[in-house]
Amino acid sequence: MAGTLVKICGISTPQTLAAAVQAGASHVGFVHFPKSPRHLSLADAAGLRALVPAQVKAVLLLVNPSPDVLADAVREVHPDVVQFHGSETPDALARFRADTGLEAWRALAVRDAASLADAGTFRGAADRVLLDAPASALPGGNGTRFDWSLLSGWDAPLAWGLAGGLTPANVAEAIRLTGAPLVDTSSGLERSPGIKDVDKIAAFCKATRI
Ligand SMILES: O=C(O)c1ccccc1NCC(=O)[C@H](O)[C@H](O)COP(=O)(O)O
Repeated sequence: MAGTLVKICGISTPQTLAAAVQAGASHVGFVHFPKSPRHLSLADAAGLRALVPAQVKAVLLLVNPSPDVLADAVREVHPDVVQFHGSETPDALARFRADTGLEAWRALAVRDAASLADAGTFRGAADRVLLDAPASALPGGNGTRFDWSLLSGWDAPLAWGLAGGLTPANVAEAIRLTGAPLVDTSSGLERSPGIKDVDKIAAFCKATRI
């Protein structure tokens, strides 16, 4: 669909960041979660963030951060968006937005139709919900997809994005089937754990332009 926003998550090098920008990504994501193969220290995330041009939004991904980690992360990295990928509450997100003026996104694991009802609890608290496959080895970035047909007829209560197992080969179908206004991908564009492939980044962004 024309104008689909594209987030490339788990960027870890200047080269892959440049590839995402060149390919037209609207958002690039940096993961600060030590158990992830895509983990960046705050200093490394800040270094990459400094290379993000103004037309692209920098998303910092955190999982149930303590107040200290959250404050340090915002101060050091200066993200445009913080993506909360744990069990953070609507109240916590609303407080974060009020305190920082930054966008707050919340990942939601979609298991069944009932999972989608949770999205409504973030209306007015989050700027966007990211519908993702349920956690397995990691809270996200597992390369697995959920049943997209669950979104058929779904009346989204706030801005949203589709994540989980998206690749250059399936993203066009995903957009057609779900009408997602934003697609987010990570492991499907890697050539080895934690390292993205510049050709796959380009192919993914191209495939979203349907
Ligand atoms: O990517 C990670 O390593 C990660 C670790 C902990 C929490 C979330 C994580 N990623 C979240 C993302 O935004 C991913 O892009 C999203 O889950 C989709 O991942 P994938 O299925 O690999 O495309």
